[in-house]
Amino acid sequence: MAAATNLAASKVAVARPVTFVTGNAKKLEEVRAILGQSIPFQSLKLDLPELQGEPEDISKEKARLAALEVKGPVLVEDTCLCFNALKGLPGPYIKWFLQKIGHEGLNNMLMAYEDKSAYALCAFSFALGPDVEPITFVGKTPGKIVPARGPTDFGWDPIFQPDGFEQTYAEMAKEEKNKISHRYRALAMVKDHFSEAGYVFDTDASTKRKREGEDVAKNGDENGAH
Ligand SMILES: O=c1[nH]cnc2c1ncn2[C@@H]1O[C@H](COP(=O)(O)OP(=O)(O)O)[C@@H](O)[C@H]1O
Ligand SMILES: [Mg+2]
Repeated sequence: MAAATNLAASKVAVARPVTFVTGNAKKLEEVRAILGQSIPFQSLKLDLPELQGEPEDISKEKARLAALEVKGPVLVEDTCLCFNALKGLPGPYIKWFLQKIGHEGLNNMLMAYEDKSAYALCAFSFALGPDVEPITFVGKTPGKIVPARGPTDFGWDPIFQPDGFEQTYAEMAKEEKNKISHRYRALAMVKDHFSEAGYVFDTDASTKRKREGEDVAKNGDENGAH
């Protein structure tokens, strides 16, 4: 199925709004805040299986699976927390490390090393449809691993202190985090790509919503992601 047709040199008509596929409500909240109305998207709550390997490849493969599922344009992301002393690990496996050993265990892993530096990495992949090769955008924010400080409602936020700040991600105001985060940096590239490609979301649904003065992105959780 062709999800897009070339209209003119720099215009690509996209048959439906982009579906952001994630099983993580906190990610969705940030993506929504960062994208605002720049890219019309809806969300779909689906936990996609993950390949093992490099972050870009994991993210690309997630996009392929998502596009097959959605049969249309999809956006997915995969997040890594990488310790420099451990040559980038836990990296894409941070979810399982966090689940099993928690904030304290992650700090303990670095006890053997003086170097507590780390970076947060977000790899977004966008695919126009199931037959189109996904494109990947990687954003990174450098920082260091510290004993947990701040609210514990989102992953490893309490133990990551970005460079140039005295606060952990968890202690920062959401708007502050969203100005410097790995996710923000990757999404800035996604936005650039969308404006350069000149995608035109030429759908009945989006036209109808625009007419009604609604925000497609804001109303994107009708597929069950909260
Ligand atoms: O910006 C963030 N701050 C803190 N924790 C995050 C952030 N983004 C993702 N995480 C956490 O890091 C891990 C990343 O794993 P992955 O990207 O596969 O998440 P998902 O499967 O929940 O979508 C998860 O435990 C997630 O909750
Ligand atoms: Mg992952």
